[in-house]
Amino acid sequence: MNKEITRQERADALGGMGCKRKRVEDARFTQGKGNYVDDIKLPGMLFGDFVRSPYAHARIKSINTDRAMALDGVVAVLTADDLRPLGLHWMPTLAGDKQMVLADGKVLFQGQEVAYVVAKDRYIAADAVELVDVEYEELPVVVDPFEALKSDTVLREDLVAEDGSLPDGAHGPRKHHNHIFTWEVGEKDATEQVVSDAAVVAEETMYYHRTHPCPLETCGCVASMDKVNGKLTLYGTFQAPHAIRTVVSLISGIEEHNIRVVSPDIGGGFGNKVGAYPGYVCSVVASIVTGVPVKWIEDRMENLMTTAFARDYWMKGKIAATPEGKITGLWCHVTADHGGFDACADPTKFPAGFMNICTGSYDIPTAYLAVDGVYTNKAPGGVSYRCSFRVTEAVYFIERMIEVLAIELNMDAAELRRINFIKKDQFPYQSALGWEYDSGDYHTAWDKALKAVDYEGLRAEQAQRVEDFKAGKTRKLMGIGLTHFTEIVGAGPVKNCDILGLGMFDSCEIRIHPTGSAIARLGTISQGQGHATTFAQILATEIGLPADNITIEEGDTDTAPYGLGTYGSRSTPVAGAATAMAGRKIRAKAQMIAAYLLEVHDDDVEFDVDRFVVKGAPEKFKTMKEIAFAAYNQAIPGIEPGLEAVSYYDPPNMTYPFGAYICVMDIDVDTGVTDIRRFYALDDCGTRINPMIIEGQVHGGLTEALAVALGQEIAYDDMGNVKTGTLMDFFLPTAWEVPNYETDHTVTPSPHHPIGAKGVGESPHVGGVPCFSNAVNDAFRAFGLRHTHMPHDHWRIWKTANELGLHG
Ligand code: PCD
Ligand SMILES: [Cu+]
Repeated sequence: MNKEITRQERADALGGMGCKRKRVEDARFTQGKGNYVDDIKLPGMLFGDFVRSPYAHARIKSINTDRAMALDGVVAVLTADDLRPLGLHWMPTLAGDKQMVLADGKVLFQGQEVAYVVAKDRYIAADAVELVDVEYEELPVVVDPFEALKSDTVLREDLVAEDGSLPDGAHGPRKHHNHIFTWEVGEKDATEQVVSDAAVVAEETMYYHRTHPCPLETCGCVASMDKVNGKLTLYGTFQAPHAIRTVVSLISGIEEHNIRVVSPDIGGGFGNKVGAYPGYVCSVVASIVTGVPVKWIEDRMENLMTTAFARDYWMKGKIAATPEGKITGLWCHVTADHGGFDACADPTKFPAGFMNICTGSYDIPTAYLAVDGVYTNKAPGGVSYRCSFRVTEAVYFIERMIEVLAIELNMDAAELRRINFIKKDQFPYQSALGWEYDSGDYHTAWDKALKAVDYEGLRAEQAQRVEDFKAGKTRKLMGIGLTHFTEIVGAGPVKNCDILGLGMFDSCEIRIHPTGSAIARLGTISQGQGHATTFAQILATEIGLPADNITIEEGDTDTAPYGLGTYGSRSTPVAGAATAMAGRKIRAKAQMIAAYLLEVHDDDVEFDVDRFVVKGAPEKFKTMKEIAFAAYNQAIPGIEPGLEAVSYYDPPNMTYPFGAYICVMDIDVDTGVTDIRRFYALDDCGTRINPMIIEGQVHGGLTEALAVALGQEIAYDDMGNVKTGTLMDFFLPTAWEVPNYETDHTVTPSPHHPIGAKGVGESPHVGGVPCFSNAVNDAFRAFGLRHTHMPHDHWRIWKTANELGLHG
């Protein structure tokens, strides 16, 4: 008996969009067969290691490499003096600043690269590092950005002219020798007027502390210069391999076609691996000098102390409203601590990233934002941690401001949000700070979330708890954390987003093989997100071949089409769109071939899951598999054989994912210990490609949010020493601290994205941090607390309780 295969069964067989396809990359990861940069071993390979500054600010009096060079197995020791003739002692940063590759006369942060030792193995290299004699003269250290703007101490002597004047920086005039830029958006006068006329104004200053994504795998590379062919191959932990190739070409003078950059498997990136580090440049130089491959791999302390940090934003806000709670204006000033060099990776026109999304999910008619970037004696970076573009800071800011306003108005914070949300029919919505939100349905998501947790019931329980506490019946308080976030991802339209002049489009190239399988290559690079799984799903649906028969390849610049890489949750919005578009080009040609084979007009066939059928005659069809074979044989006369397509996609707009999060937390007033009883997360990322991967992304992002909100921090002492440079001091949550997350969703497709998908990887972090923080602050609202700074570790919570007089 021949049971007829239904349309649904044919669709299921493809494993296309919307199905919980198991991650294809996990077969190798779970068997220890991943290929990470440290797994790359080339014949004759040498190892590099850095001499790093113990001081945060010091003049270099001298460097003596004699003892190190005398050690058996040491091949070379590079200093700035060796790089100077090549013009490589400084390198450009992605933010338009420049950064020392090796200390040139002085050091600006603890752990800064001073000399690069090359040896036969990494142990000899490490021993030799100890034998390099550096004479330092300590200079006054500036770790506070507000102090920096007043201090006589000049951090960046290279940015002060001979006559003492201050040349403009990459983003305009500078006010002080330690000032980097001022960035202003919105209407200053109008906003200040609204604030001064308002019936109610809430004001708060909040510090979003410095933190670090601390990926499992640290940064590293292997540089291999083939002198005979003049070809440089650079393997490394790069989130943007093509951009790295272009930057290496521009600074080294090696022709771009002679450089091959390869990102192998990456053990987590989280923005930490977007920028260019001195280790890359030194390894390339060392390979050119020695003629053999050179490997450099950071250790954990180097990674935590010197590579791209996140946040370090002081945000001062004023929010104005009517007595009924309708928000009329938002004012924000940020003092942004960038460390010794401005090494952010924001699009050129956005020196503070997309901080101007800080009006959040709310219809705020008037707003103004100003950001001052400042140099201090801390490590450079500022690009990373589940939002390379400062959206996390923006959302934290507005979601805390809303809570503070709710206190000022003596109003319920959920209700305050509801009456200010942008309404469904207002999309596309033009925000006061310049963005066009593509789509959203905030009320639906919010109501669903409140209902799911029985919000009213929780508030009643909380009120009872306060009573009980006051009556001495309990020592535990209960906090309800609320957040409704709007993300902005998918940088981005080339018209307003570029990095170093490279437009932020992305790409996909597809080749269909004769037997109906395929390879697709993209300009992005997975660091654990599962692109090999999800991009094949997009294609399965678009071209009607099984996802299992489609290989996804990323990260090799010799084969992948040019793209700007993976960060800022841009892969789905940009490369995902390119993938769908390239798929549609394949389908268009397949349609012609099908019509030719079926001897009908092109318009008389239509696509049906995995085949083209003759309209009105479903028994007459050609499957995509058949068409693929025909493309290499009986292709239409006069038309090229083969079935390939490429798409370079320049998105018309960003995508605006959003979500509603609720956290229920119990806090022990006497110990400051937090216990997360419930965490509900509703995410709307438009069309969902792989619900299982989305859920994994949400779990990971929330856990990283928990870390940051409740303890994780890169802290400095007054001398500029990093106090949290090891995992003994740097909080990484374990299964012990992590609650059982409840995930949920609504689907509001992006109207301009070919498949309606928005990014999701960053969202849980962006929305999670304020949600945890709001829960802590909310627990003490009944006792008069307005705001406390993160991270809310047990000690700080205990202190808050103590200051509020709750310890009797
Ligand atoms: N609708 C939708 C969306 C999405 N998806 C999925 O999900 C994922 C993600 O996505 P997205 O959102 O687009 O993103 P991407 O671009 O891919 O990625 C990026 C992100 O991602 C995240 N996640 C993750 N995971 C892992 N595992 N690892 C890692 O490293 C990481 N990182 C992080 C970060 S931080 Mo930055 O860089 O800071 O900016 S940004 C970021 C992928 O797979 C995709 O496909 C789906 O499915 N659907
Ligand atoms: Cu972002």
